[in-house]
Amino acid sequence: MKTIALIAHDRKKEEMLSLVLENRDVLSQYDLIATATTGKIIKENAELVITTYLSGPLGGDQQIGSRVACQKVDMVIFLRDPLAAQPHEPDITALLRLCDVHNIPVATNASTAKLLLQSLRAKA
Ligand SMILES: O=C(CO)COP(=O)(O)O
Repeated sequence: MKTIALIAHDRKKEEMLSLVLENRDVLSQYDLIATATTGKIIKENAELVITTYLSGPLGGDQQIGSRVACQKVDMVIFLRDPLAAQPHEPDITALLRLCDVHNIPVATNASTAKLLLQSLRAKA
């Protein structure tokens, strides 16, 4: 089963939840992984099975990055907050860099995420 990583900064969590609810049917066909808080919100509100890692600021982005480096992640949806400084910015940059190194589709905003999810729907 292919794996999709879901990550959202605090001011993007509502947007992530809407995206997940709108695409619940597609997402339920994948192994889902997430950083801690994003995953908790999705589990509680969308009732999807999701493996959670540490919270982003505590190393969760790096944990997911290591999964990307091991070719264990097939898509990353990372709704970043471009208007707020993050204490763990280097970890965020590293995760996105690894997606590029390994040519993994990565969406950093909801519009791109919708296009990627549409492409999965078309394949199914
Ligand atoms: O900070 C994050 C990504 O950089 C997300 O972490 P949480 O899902 O735990 O809020």
